[in-house]
Amino acid sequence: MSSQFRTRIKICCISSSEEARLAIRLGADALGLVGRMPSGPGVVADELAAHIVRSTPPPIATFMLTSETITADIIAHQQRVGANTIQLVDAVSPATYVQIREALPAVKLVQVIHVIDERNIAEALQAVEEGADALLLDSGNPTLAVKELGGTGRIHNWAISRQIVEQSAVPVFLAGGLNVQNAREAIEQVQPFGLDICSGVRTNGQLDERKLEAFIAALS
Ligand SMILES: O=C(O)c1ccccc1NCC(=O)[C@H](O)[C@H](O)COP(=O)(O)O
Repeated sequence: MSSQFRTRIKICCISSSEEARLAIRLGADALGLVGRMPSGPGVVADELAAHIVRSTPPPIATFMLTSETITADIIAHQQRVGANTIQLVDAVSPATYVQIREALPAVKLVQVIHVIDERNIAEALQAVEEGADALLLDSGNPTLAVKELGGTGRIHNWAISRQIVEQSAVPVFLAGGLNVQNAREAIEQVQPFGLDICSGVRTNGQLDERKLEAFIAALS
């Protein structure tokens, strides 16, 4: 699904209410709250994520990133955090989409696809068939002994991502190694519905107002 609209902005790895307020003030459409992960720098405790969700005003979306793959564990995670969107950073079975949908009908499901090669195009389209409300194309590697499921700071093959955007019936977010220098090129090459950024707007792990401002200005 190619977008003819303003590119949406998801600021991920939000680690405090102050960061959430800053991201919203500067124009974020969505906040990402990273749950327990096998690796990566952006994890926050569920209690803190729940606190940030409660203090986030509409229409800002709250994405809860989960590495859980068992339906009951994903649902329990959502119930602890209360986010309106679940971002599945690892692959789940087709039945899982149906079961989450039944248990949490108002919650949106975003499937992450870690783009490594052309095989990920079929994987992405299958996730849409199975019920994903949106896709997020990232640069992790779930085949490693210690899985990498995001927050890598690396870009991937955008030509593959462009093909996924062209063939997807649902909105597609692009993630992985984005920053102020490559944001415009990413939009031109991939034409995503939205961009997702974590490390590119941080300094020493903290959300950096100047970097975020520059990144958002580069999109307009
Ligand atoms: O940041 C993490 O620690 C992390 C670990 C595992 C899954 C996701 C994680 N971060 C959240 C994201 O989805 C990032 O925004 C996305 O991977 C892009 O990160 P970056 O390349 O640093 O912009």
